[in-house]
Amino acid sequence: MNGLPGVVKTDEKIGRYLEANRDIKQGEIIITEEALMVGPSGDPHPFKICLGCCRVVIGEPVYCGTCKWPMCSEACEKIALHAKFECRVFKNAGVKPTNDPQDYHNINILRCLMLKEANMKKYETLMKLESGGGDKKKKVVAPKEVAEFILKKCNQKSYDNELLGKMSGIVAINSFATTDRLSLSIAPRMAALLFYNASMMSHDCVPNTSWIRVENPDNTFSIKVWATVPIKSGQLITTQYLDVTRSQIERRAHLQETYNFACSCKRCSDPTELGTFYGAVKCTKCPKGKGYMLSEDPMKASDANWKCNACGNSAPYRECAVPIETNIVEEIRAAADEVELERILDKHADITLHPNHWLMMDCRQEIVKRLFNSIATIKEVPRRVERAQKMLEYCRALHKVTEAFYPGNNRIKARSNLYVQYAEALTKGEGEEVDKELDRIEEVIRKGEEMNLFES
Ligand SMILES: C[S@@+](CC[C@H](N)C(=O)[O-])C[C@H]1O[C@@H](n2cnc3c(N)ncnc32)[C@H](O)[C@@H]1O
Repeated sequence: MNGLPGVVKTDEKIGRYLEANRDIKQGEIIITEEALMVGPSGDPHPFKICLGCCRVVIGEPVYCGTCKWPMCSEACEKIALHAKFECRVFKNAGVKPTNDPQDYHNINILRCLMLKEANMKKYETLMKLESGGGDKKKKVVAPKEVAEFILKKCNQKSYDNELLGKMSGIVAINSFATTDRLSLSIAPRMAALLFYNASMMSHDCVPNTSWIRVENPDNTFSIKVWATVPIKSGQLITTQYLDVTRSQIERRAHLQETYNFACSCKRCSDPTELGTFYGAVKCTKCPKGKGYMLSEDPMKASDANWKCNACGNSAPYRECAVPIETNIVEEIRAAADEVELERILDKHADITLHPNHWLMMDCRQEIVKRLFNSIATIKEVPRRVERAQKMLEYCRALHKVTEAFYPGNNRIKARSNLYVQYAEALTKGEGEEVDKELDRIEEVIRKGEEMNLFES
């Protein structure tokens, strides 16, 4: 990797990975490269997705003059990634538009296959990417829906099943998905991007880099990867393949299912998840009610036995944690408003679950989101200040955990940082200075969302 502070090495377990070949400073850009391919991510959604810019189509769509699929505008219809790829195939085969996310995912795979005609060099690089995940000998079979869409619906019979399988695997394992959270001001972009160098980064549940997608003036996309913490020469350069604020059991199951490996990072190997107690459940047998049940073997996931860190009481995870977690998930789901969510928090934090338990964090996250959207409309100043103080308390609790899992200058932490500032400004009551500060923060949030800075 010319000019980059890393080298690609190979390990029997991980396959290829990126290792720092010199000390890297915090904030230093590690990778900048143009995408090999960009396509709709195919994530579940109830919207129409523009095949030009991959954004959700807001309002009445414009239908492509050639293939009749919905787009945001006539300009999007002309974007090469659509016009020179699926558009002509759809026209020739008469493929009708659908809203099915699976079809959008299929389109992404079709684009990767068609890259061979459009740009042989990029196609050859793309084909060097991993397709089988952890099991290197595994031949990836094309999912039925992919084969049916490409071979039958699109009438592209020249692609054999083995190639379809390999391409499906490449897309599944290497995509950098930018399914933006619904933004304040612009339609979210639901795109999946493929890169070669960036794909060499292995996963860690506490990554040491962050990345951002950059839109170039010619409608192509690049990625910028930077070090969020100092990285020593010889250390792995890592990213996160999923949202690492998910629970340990959920993360490890998803990594196994989608990427075919059992995560054994420092955080996953530690029952306390680096001292955060992110999955800890209060022990019901502990005489003083002080102890927490923790996994005796995180590698066994939901099959493990859990043990109290104070009294030594032990029980299978399925008995000591699953029932209480399932109930709370239901309670959160049924909560009508932020007041009910606060009640759930008061009922469970430090009573049935550790205050840092991921479900308590989910609850706080939801309250903060709702407060952020409504707090400025509270006219009565003392009430607004009281709500802002609460928001600040929740933000700080969230921020502490986000700092543990996304350390340093990670993009994902930018939003939580701004929420803290927003709440802090509101606790100061009213006045011109407060208004100015709020306008400034709202503007930063809006700009950040437009630039995808706050995407998670
Ligand atoms: C995006 S690719 C990374 C590059 C890949 N290792 C290669 O040889 O092309 C993702 C795959 O790398 C491997 N991998 C990444 N992080 C890993 C980790 N922390 N432990 C084990 N395997 C890992 C898994 O096989 C995973 O499916």
